[in-house]
Amino acid sequence: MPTYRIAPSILSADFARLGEEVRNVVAAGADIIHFDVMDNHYVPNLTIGPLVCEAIRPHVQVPIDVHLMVKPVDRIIPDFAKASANIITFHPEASEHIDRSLQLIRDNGCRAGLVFNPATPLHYLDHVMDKLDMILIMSVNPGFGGQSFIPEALKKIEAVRKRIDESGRDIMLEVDGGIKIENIAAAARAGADTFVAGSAIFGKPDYKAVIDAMRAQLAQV
Ligand SMILES: O=C(CO)[C@@H](O)[C@H](O)COP(=O)(O)O
Ligand SMILES: [Fe+2]
Repeated sequence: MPTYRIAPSILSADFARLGEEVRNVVAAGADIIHFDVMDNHYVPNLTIGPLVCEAIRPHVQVPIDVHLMVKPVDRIIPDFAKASANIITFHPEASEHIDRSLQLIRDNGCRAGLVFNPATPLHYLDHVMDKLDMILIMSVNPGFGGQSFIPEALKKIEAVRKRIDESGRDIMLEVDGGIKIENIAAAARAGADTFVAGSAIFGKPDYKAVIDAMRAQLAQV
């Protein structure tokens, strides 16, 4: 069985109690904290920045996975590295020089990844596979939590899984958007190994019950 990781998105957490929320979700079994950064320019919403990443860091030992939905991307990368992010991903359309942005993330001591919107072609993977630690497939259009999973994303996950296996490299394949107990197994069967879930976890009273139920689904894949 592959190593499966569950990455709750704090976008759906109670921001007034964020420290407690991240502690609780890690105690409930989260492997990664997914941190959505939106700039009201690349996406039509505005969220949180490096100060908040730095503020939650002492509360959790697990990796913080920063999903940048900002344009341009390079200026903010060193700030997130200083704020103790572990993984930083960005959308290729938001960078003028994709290879440079990936290298900048790694030079700042973080793991680097590219994010693909539902309609973004996979050719952006050409020539940069050796600089990737994560590939993130969006199963909703970026900008908001609580949207419905777009089934077409499964084909894309399958295609990326093939490319990762052919590369022989250890690259995490993350899926983000509308992941729930009911569809997590389908995403895993398509080849995903890391599952972002915001509203499915933070919207529920018992985080451990949801994460356990997700793991039970994954155990049957
Ligand atoms: O990046 C994004 C949205 O742009 C996500 O990380 C969402 O925050 C996931 O939320 P759910 O779809 O799981 O509610
Ligand atoms: Fe995200």
